[in-house]
Amino acid sequence: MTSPNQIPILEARNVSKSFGKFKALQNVSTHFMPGTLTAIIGPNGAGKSTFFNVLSGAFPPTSGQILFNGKDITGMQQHEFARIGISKSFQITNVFKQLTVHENVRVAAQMETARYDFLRNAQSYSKPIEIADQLLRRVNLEHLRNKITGDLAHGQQRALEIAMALACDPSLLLLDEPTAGMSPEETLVMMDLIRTLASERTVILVEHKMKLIMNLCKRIIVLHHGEFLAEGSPDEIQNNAEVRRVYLGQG
Ligand SMILES: Nc1ncnc2c1ncn2[C@@H]1O[C@H](COP(=O)(O)OP(=O)(O)OP(=O)(O)O)[C@@H](O)[C@H]1O
Repeated sequence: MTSPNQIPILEARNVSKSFGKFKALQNVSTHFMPGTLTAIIGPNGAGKSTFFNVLSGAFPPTSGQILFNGKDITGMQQHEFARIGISKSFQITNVFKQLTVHENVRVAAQMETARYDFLRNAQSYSKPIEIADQLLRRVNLEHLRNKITGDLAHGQQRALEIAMALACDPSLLLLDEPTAGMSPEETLVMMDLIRTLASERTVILVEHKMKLIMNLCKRIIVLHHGEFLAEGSPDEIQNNAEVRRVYLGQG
């Protein structure tokens, strides 16, 4: 629940991003309140991934600002995003397919604990193991702990990536198409996981699957041609004539 004097956990102010002469994002302003689950949608080429990358620190905007808990973080390095509490599903791009599931999460946890444990004692070595166990429980993969990562089903690999993104215990988690390429069964499992994660932290996701978004999120932001088009509840978005025209091809 948000209170009137709460500040947004994340805010985009007049964010633009150009690739050469092409403007992929133009003056997008929006904000995300703590503890909310928001989806960013839009037709192909709307600028969703670009916006996601700017919000998650993969690259800076060409102009405009990103504020985290009211602090300007525009241009901050990607690794600093994890340190301040922003993580995305592909934070660690290399899932080591030949390692076990537990080893992969342990590597992610080790990178986090190494950030803080300057004195290498016995505890600093056992900590990542415990954290990895907790994270695997979190994403319901503990039964696959010793399995080789490359042998996991697609949905399980995506859950593993999320476990790795959680290693820094982020207050803001960004997920880029978390159910891409998943079977309907895997999608349901992932939806449950996202719901659980969203009850503990702020989650922003980019998704193509409308039905999933309508069932999962209370707030939706629509981009079109790199511009902010609309925001609202699933009902408001479904009934927004402009959104129906550009996105759903109706109205
Ligand atoms: N690195 C880049 N260099 C040049 N153009 C780019 C680059 N990245 C994205 N674009 C262009 O910016 C526009 C927005 O792309 P973006 O991937 O953000 O859209 P999207 O809404 O995520 O699309 P999709 O739903 O198809 O994934 C597209 O026209 C794309 O071709």
